[in-house]
Amino acid sequence: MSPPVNLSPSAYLKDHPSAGRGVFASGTIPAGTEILSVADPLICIPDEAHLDSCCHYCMAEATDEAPSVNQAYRAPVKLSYCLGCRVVKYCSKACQTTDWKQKAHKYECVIYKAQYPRILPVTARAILRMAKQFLSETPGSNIVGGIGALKAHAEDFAKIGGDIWEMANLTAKAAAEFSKVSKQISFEPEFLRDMYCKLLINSASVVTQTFDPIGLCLAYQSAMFNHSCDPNAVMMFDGRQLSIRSLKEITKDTEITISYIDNLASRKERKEELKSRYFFDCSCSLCSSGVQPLESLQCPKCNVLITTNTTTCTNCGEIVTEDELTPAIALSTSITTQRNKKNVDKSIASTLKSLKQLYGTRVLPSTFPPIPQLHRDLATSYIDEGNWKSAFLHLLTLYVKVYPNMYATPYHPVRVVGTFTLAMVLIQVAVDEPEGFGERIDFTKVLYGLLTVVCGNVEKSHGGNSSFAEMARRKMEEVKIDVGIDSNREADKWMGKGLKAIPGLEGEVAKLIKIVDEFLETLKSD
Ligand SMILES: C[S@@+](CC[C@H](N)C(=O)[O-])C[C@H]1O[C@@H](n2cnc3c(N)ncnc32)[C@H](O)[C@@H]1O
Repeated sequence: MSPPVNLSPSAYLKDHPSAGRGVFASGTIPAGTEILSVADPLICIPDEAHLDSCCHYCMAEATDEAPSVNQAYRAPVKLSYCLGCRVVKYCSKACQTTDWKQKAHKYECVIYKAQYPRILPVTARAILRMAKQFLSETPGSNIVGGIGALKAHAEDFAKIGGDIWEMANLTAKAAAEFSKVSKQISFEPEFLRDMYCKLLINSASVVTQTFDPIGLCLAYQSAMFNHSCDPNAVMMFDGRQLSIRSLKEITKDTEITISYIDNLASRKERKEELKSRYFFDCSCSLCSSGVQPLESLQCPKCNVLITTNTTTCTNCGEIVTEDELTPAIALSTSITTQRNKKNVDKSIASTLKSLKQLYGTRVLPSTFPPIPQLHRDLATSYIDEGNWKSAFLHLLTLYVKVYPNMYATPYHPVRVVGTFTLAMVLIQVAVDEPEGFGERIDFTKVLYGLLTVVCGNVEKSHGGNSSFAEMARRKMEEVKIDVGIDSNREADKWMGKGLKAIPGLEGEVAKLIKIVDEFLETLKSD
């Protein structure tokens, strides 16, 4: 048994009874606080799709490339190519110099140049970086110790074989070949394959503050956190700055967990993914519980949710029969399996068709997997198309029906970002095509209410100094002027209290719920 090691003032690392090592709370950690902050992760680089639009060191997005809805109000960012390879870009001389000297760009530049116009996949670029840093450091340094101690599960990958193992071998072999171009150091494929396995087990997607994936990160400090499907903490990024934040109060000596996977999936899917990607059988509190909030049914008569361990509605006594249930569950499984396949049709038309089929069963509510994912995918596609009304309806459904059941705390970062996106899309609806909703809701009041919810929760969700908090506060200031509220005290009184608590908004809330109910009825009956 190795002795506990301090990871941050709030957390320590020690051997876990069934999961290697784990991270535990040093004292009581209040909800919504930063547990760990890593300013300079070992690897933090843009993926192929974002090499052109993100700084290769600080991950700042070029202003004109930023997605339209969430990224307003950022200081302008202009990127320039590295003149050596013309593959990576930087927002400043300082970022370029740091990446060149402290990270491995000095080494990889010539490799990227030799491959140009072919761009190496992010995993190949990452393992070359890891390997270079591992071998350049003196034995006993934090980097060598940190990378050396990462779990690789190499034998497990070899045992399951298949596509992943083939890709590990191919990527390692190709990267070893590419590394020969460098006069500094070249690597053996087996060594790089081990780095590849460590990367698969321990890396995370770098996401923007609004959870758009832009790259790949590996920090040996955050790689120590084990998984739970009902985590008490979450990993966040602000540029290349990684943090782990608490989602609830965590008492002293309790394990701190994050989720490795998409929590909108069913228990079966979650378990399968964790087993095949991370080689463990999840026995977290949610997987061990008979009740799965996301797999509740819906009473076909009165629409009330029926929890997983019963098929009788507690509200009206209606019984969901096997004849209704079995085909509905089979449909949800088949749509999920279909959508997880490579190169599948994820167009708006096919996603909408799946959604209507699922709602058409009349026993599956908005929370039942994969319905939340379908709403999310449709909202994203409609935003990309500038179809604001449709995007608004799908985001509103998530806001009203899914988030409160999924994320118990109002300051869960996904819920706060979802609320902000809803507010931003509402602005577009009001500007572009107000007829339709315009007769039904007071845009400014609802917008003000949504932003009050965001600003009141952002301190806990993202941290008061985060770029997301700054963006939300600026938008709030604008809207306060539009609504005619110039006293900070008046606005601040309602911060974080929820729409219903704000006088004059109860009526608007009822209208929003009605809009969602009517929208779902149209999806069910189509
Ligand atoms: C990113 S590492 C986490 C740190 C790891 N426990 C260690 O000792 O380095 C991921 C690996 O930890 C283990 N692990 C993570 N969460 C687990 C859990 N809930 N139950 C069992 N093993 C888990 C699995 O072996 C998984 O592949």
